[in-house]
Amino acid sequence: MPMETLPIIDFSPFLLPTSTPQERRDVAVELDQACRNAGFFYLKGHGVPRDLLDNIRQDAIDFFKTTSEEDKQRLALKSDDKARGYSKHVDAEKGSHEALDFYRPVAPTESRCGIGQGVNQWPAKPDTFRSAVETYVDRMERLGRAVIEALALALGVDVKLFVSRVDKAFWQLRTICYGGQTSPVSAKAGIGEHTDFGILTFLLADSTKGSLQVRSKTGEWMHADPIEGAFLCNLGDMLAEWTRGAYKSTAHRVIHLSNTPRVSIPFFFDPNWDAIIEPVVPSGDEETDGRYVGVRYRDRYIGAMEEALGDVEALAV
Ligand SMILES: N=C(N)NCCCC[C@H](N)C(=O)O
Ligand SMILES: O=C(O)CCC(=O)C(=O)O
Ligand SMILES: [Fe+2]
Repeated sequence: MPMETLPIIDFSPFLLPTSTPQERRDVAVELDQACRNAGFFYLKGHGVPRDLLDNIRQDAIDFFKTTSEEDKQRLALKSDDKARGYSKHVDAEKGSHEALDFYRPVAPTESRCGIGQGVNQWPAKPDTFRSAVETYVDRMERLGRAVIEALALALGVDVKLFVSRVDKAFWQLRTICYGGQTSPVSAKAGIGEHTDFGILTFLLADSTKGSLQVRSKTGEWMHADPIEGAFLCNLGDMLAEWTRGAYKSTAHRVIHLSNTPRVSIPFFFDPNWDAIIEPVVPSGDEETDGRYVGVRYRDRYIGAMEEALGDVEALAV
């Protein structure tokens, strides 16, 4: 592994009402540079109170540690929605993990295909889990919008345009557990190489080191270990689409070798369900022009989910 390190960005000057326009711009430029280069960065000074991070992390750890197989199966993904609830992903090659997923609730409408349509399934225990998730998500949505505003500033794009694509963000909060006793036996723990398909991912994880790896610009894998109190952020495909590839959606994977479980909690800040994401920056060269022609987020989401559901064991009806 190379000794390269990922940038650490202090976002607080962007959030403070007392900051000057220049101070805000400086943070925006720093973010812009990280998005063009590493495609991954640590975000500190994000304003999300420490107790919210601690609460959701502890509840997620407790859920995976104490919930019986039977109770997990009661929360299994429903066959229409296929998104909200408990799932076990078993892939002997890429790695296995279990997850409990929450999303922005969406009322069923006729124009909607089943995938992604439904309401969250809340575990009975820990009994603080639901409020921890709801409080956390509320703050994370605010943070997501603020980072989008900063990127709009750096890119010279109308802030209102960017914000209009995320003001009802189809967020996903995933709690994941790798390895440990609950892990599906005979399969290694992890998640295969992929890019995230949304806009921005804010990762909160336990203190386990050496499991998450990101692909650097030069193609080598490097560890992205947690920094306490900071989020590890990576860019999704929608941000690459918006910027015609100027911002990279960076590949990453998890190889979890320890017998002690690892719990991680990515918050996926994605566009509105119906948003069309079209390039907002001038075209660079003919080669990339053809690749970035605009996408409807929900089409990308449904396609990605159909692919991901291939390794899910036992879907509830
Ligand atoms: N919302 C976004 N961007 N999610 C990206 C990861 C989705 C993980 C996995 N395919 C799943 O089944 O949920
Ligand atoms: O668990 C992690 O650290 C990363 C998970 C991830 O990449 C994902 O769920 O998309
Ligand atoms: Fe990911």
